[in-house]
Amino acid sequence: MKLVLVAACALIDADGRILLAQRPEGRAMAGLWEFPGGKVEAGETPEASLIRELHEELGITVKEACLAPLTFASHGYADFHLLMPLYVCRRWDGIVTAREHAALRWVRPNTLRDYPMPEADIPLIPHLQELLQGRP
Ligand SMILES: Nc1nc2c([nH]c(=O)n2[C@H]2C[C@H](O)[C@@H](COP(=O)(O)OP(=O)(O)OP(=O)(O)O)O2)c(=O)[nH]1
Repeated sequence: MKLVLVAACALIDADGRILLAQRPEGRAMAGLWEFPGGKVEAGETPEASLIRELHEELGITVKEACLAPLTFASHGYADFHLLMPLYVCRRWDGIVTAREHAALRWVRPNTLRDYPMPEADIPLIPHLQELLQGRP
């Protein structure tokens, strides 16, 4: 089984809402709501990968010191096993813009379950709710 390393980030705004991004048509898992991020390339650290992806996908600049690890997903899909560290980030420069996603949405932690997500992401939800609301 191929192991795929993906770094992902929950951006948190001043109101404690989380940024979800909708995967575009024509890609695997199209239409599902994900955390911005992507595959870690050879020779790249997860943090450098995330900083690159957040710039490419959202047009924002993030400092490594502003990326805090929260938890990770480890999930077996049919054709690969995903290992995905999830970082949180509350500070960035620039305006969040959908450069590669179909849509972006700032979502309250208690409504995260209303957005269809990749299977691997479901166990991450209570960690974000606990972080932001003090309960899962
Ligand atoms: N960015 C991100 N990817 C996720 C999440 N949950 C989840 O299962 N994934 C999966 C979807 C993809 O298989 C992989 C991320 O790959 P990617 O977005 O860089 O690349 P992709 O599959 O669209 O495109 P490709 O490079 O395979 O052509 O991780 C998530 O919350 N965020």
